[in-house]
Amino acid sequence: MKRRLIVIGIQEENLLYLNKQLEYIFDGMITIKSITLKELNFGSISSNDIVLLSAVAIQELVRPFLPDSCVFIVAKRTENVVNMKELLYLESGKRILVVNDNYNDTMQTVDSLREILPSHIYYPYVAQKPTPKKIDFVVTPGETNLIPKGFPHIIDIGPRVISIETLIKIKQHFLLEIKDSTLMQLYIKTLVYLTEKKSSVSPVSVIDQNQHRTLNQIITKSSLLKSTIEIAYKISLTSNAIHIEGGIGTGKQMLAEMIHNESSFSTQPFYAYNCLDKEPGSIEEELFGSKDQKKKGIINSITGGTLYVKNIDQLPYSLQGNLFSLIEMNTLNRKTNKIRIITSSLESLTDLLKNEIIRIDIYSYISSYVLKMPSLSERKDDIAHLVEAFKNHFNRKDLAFSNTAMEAFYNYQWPGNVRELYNVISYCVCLNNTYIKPESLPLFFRGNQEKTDTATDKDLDIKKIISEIETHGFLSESISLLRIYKNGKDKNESYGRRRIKEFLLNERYILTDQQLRLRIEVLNKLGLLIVRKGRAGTTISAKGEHFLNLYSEL
Ligand SMILES: Nc1ncnc2c1ncn2[C@@H]1O[C@H](COP(=O)(O)OP(=O)(O)OP(=O)(O)O)[C@@H](O)[C@H]1O
Repeated sequence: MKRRLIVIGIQEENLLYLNKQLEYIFDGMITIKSITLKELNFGSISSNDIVLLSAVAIQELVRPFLPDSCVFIVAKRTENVVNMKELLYLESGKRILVVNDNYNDTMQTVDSLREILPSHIYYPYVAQKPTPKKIDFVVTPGETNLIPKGFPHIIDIGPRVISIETLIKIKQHFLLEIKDSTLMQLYIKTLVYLTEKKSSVSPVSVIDQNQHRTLNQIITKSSLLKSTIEIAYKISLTSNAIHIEGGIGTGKQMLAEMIHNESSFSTQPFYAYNCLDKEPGSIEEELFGSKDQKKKGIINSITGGTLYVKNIDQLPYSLQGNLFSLIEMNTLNRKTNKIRIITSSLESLTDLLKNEIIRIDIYSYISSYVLKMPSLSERKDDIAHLVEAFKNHFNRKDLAFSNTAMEAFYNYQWPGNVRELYNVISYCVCLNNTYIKPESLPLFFRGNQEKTDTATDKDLDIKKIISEIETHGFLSESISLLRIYKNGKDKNESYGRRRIKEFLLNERYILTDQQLRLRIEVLNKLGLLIVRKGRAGTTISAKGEHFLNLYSEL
């Protein structure tokens, strides 16, 4: 078997970012495969693979899955200097508070900042400890939502990248004939590439790590989810197109993979394509091929299996016709049908139709086979079971949660659903602690707890907030924006910027991306929106909801 580089990390988003960097640098030279700790199983890694761990903290957790002779490297991570332009231009001697999601990572960020820009004074932010006085700036690698209130000057330097030393190690292990100077050039290019918004690696991912996962492995006691599983069993045996709806991290892709594994398509690959955050032109090329036919597109390249098209609401209206033709052709030619289409969306299919986001023809084909993944807050009884399952997976049965920590879990809304719960448990596993109290829970989790949020906002000064928004001249748009996010939160849905712009357009507000970003930034600074990167998306804060209520009473 060809030697592969297996990248292992805790969080999917982080892993995706590292994968982008590695794919860009070692394009075609190495086969790279990324696996989250959770997806790791005995047999995922073969003895001639080289394993790259995203952090030293996971070393012990990964060790049991490594074959004896397997080589592993712990990635050294560093800040992306391209994102540090703003810091570079500061006069020296600034007092800078560094905020990251846990103590170790905060200290690492402080260390690399001291190395790269030694002319400033850096202070790590440690929750529960007093913050140093007279802070000029707060710097964070992508964790803006953790920044304590009251700091106006925030510099987000984005996620950390793999250092050049680690890349050289990888090169040596794979005996690549590439000069260190060329590698250095590529490294610098990727730093720029990673800061470009539209950079994307392979548009489609072929999933093979979950071949073993079947529907009976879903952990649940919830009657809602059980009935979804029951229907999934039945339709997995057919070759019909299926639609899965549910909030972020509820397990839609997991369900799609399981359906694939149960079906007659399971001897062929499972392909996943995400329509999110892509330009219509690139979706067309990636899915259906280019007009000059130089690029074939996924649909014309694959010969069989399941194609999971994620976030179908982001598929432009015009292209839905092409997908519809494929579904229709499949449905009419049952006998020759080799590809099953599974689509997904965060919002309900009926809402998508109502809001004219999807076409009636495609709706009529997929609406007969809709599966709903309930949010974690709709099945809170499952929290304890999932916590146990994740502990077992990490081989950490010794880890105990205090009653108050469990209570905090039950009180929390889990906007990121099971994925977020998994991230919280994996964070706890990495602590050198066997007894977890609320104080040990990640800052991120505590920072978003509804209770804390409402408590601090009792004396909300609505007039002050209104006048601050008015200084920018977009009060009425901001109110609409907050209402859209409130609506999404109520329905447990998260919206990308494109959807937000469409909603605003319905209310006759035409905004450019830049204008929308500015409004979101201002509402975030005022604590009315919680801006989170990636799929967790932006959401309204409890303070924002409180503000809306008071505003409507004016
Ligand atoms: N019931 C469950 N038991 C165990 N793991 C689960 C369960 N539900 C979800 N997960 C895990 O949670 C993570 C998120 O699931 P998945 O990626 O399938 O969600 P999704 O709904 O497709 O998310 P998104 O729309 O944000 O891409 C995965 O690691 C998945 O394995």
